[in-house]
Amino acid sequence: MTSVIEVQHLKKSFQSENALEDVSFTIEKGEIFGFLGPSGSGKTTTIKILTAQLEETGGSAYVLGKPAKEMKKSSNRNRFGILTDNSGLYTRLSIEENLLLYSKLYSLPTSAVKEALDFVNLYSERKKKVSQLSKGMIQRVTLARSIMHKPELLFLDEPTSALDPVNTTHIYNGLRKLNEAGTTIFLTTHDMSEAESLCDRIAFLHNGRIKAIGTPQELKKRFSNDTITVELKDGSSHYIENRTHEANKLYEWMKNEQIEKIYTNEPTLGDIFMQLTGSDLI
Ligand SMILES: Nc1ncnc2c1ncn2[C@@H]1O[C@H](COP(=O)(O)OP(=O)(O)OP(=O)(O)O)[C@@H](O)[C@H]1O
Repeated sequence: MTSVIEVQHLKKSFQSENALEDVSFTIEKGEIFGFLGPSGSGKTTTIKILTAQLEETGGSAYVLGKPAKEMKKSSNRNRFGILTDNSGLYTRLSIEENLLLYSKLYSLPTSAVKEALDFVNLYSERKKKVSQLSKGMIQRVTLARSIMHKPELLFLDEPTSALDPVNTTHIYNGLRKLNEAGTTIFLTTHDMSEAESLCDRIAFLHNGRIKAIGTPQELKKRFSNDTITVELKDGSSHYIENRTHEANKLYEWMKNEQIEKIYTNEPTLGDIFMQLTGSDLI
């Protein structure tokens, strides 16, 4: 596999505040990698360093095989896409006019505008002026712009934070297709269901440090307490630990056909974050 992002002992301080204390991770080509952490944990700061909007105070960050600060160069700019809070859209122009301007900047065919509008479910509203759009619509226009040139690497900072469930699902499907076509995706979120439904691997970020990295399944297994819940036909529910006398109890219930349902007590990503940090994700 080829690393698309390599971050080693990254640090970033703002005056007296350390936004990133010590962050290391690697993202391979073709992955959807999620940075999951509460507000203020350092997610946006990491994206800003990786896209050359900020410079690190210590450690190193490589993107597409080059030091992250080189992502400023125009030769690298068209290799990645970025969605952040700061839309940078022309508010007096329509959605379509904004995207057309962008397509010219990147020498893309006009068909790319239609494709991008479909991606974010905004084709029928393309004539609306940006000044008249809701927060969620602006987020979708910015997303359309970030994927228009089919970048090798896509940075998404809280991509669905302002979206309703229908558009969220639409965008998830689009992102999966884009990823299948080869785009590596780095996304930040504090939404654990988003991380679980989209990401191949997740890093938990807390106070500028990575607390754990793995696939959602690996993390759940690593932090599982190996217990199961058994629901019996009489309506009672039993929490069973991995011990011999508990196994005997289970055997008896099975023999007497008393069992309605058995399931493992898997922790949610939120439970794991709580175990690791003592605090909630939000
Ligand atoms: N330009 C800046 N000047 C001073 N402090 C900053 C600056 N940018 C970020 N910080 C601080 O760095 C820390 C991390 O901020 P960051 O925006 O990276 O967090 P985040 O995880 O993206 O949060 P959110 O989910 O709220 O966007 C915060 O304590 C924030 O106040």
